[in-house]
Amino acid sequence: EGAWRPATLGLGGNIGDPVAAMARALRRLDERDDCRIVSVSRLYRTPPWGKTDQADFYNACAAIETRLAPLVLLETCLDIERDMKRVRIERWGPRTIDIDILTYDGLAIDEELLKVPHPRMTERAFVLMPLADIDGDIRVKGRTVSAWLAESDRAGIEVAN
Ligand SMILES: Nc1nc2nc(S)n(CCO)c2c(=O)[nH]1
Repeated sequence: EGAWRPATLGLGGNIGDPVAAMARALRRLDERDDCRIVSVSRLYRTPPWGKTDQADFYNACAAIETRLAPLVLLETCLDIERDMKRVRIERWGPRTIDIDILTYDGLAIDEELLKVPHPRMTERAFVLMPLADIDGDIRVKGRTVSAWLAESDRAGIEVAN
């Protein structure tokens, strides 16, 4: 019966029906008694980052509250990805659903399996745009999400819903 702690998640996918997959993933989290969705960003269509020879992604962010410890939240998200037939073929390759833990209760976590804040979130407009919908004042590495967004490359990112 741990305390409720705030976290933010990044969701994305670019094969199958990523929008339906994201909605199902959020519902799977919300129906648990140890997680609840506080808010969800707008949906964005975003050019692929990293490996660019693949389909555009859909991305969103969610603010949650959870009683799960960070590594347990990670395992829970991975279980949901697996249940949704997330096939992890190649690193940064196409995927039906990706759930990344972006922040967790303002903590800095540097575990083998989990690094929080997400190490690449400050370079990724596909994370910063939806996260700013939720709360642009979240501080990551000493700067607000809004400040990181202002200097990120937002080319090609558009609201999809
Ligand atoms: N636009 C975009 N590019 C991406 N490259 C990778 S890897 N990913 C997966 C992020 O964990 C994405 C993504 O979600 N959106």
